[in-house]
Amino acid sequence: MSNPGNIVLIGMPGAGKSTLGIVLAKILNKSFVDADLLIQSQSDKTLQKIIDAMGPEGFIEVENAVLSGIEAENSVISTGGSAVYSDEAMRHLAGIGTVVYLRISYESLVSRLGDLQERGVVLKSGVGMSLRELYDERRPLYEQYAQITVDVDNLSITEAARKVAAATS
Ligand SMILES: Nc1ncnc2c1ncn2[C@@H]1O[C@H](COP(=O)(O)OP(=O)(O)OP(=O)(O)O)[C@@H](O)[C@H]1O
Ligand SMILES: O=C(O)C1=C[C@@H](O)[C@@H](O)[C@H](O)C1
Ligand SMILES: [Mg+2]
Repeated sequence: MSNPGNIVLIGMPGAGKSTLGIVLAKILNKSFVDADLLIQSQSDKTLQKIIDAMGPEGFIEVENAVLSGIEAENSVISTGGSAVYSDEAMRHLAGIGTVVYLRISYESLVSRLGDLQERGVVLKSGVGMSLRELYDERRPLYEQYAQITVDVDNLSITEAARKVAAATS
């Protein structure tokens, strides 16, 4: 496949990858793939059940395997916030599409995310990890893998989707 025409969304949990992704797919006439739903269907378990059963490192292994196996074309692919812990998966996704980092501020992360424990976020340093530590640990990883960064702070979902569409067209 020379140019599969995919757009791969990465960013913090709550950045809007899933909600914005489907709007973006409509704007750009692409299909939509939510990697979290692929993980669930291929494991036949909810994300939270996988994290509870296998721990953060086990979940990352499952996520790596599922993301590394994605074969999509002309699609918007919304990843989970933890995708950037898997270098193999990110290199695969960069090979089949343009990786776009949806950047939100720490303040937006706090207001979007609510309860860390309830949302099933992968806390590599343990359940005592603070949101600030999570933000600081992940930000350099999103920056490392991003081909395009779009600041979506203080934008509605539709405004943010239009901004991503403009940045990738
Ligand atoms: N631009 C926005 N403005 C206001 N609320 C938003 C915006 N984008 C997303 N949200 C809200 O934030 C919450 C999380 O959004 P969403 O599930 O799309 O995040 P995500 O990036 O897919 O996170 P995850 O990494 O956990 O999959 C949802 O309740 C959604 O409605
Ligand atoms: O940011 C995270 O750690 C996660 C985000 C979700 O999308 C899921 O991929 C999973 O619950 C982990
Ligand atoms: Mg999502």
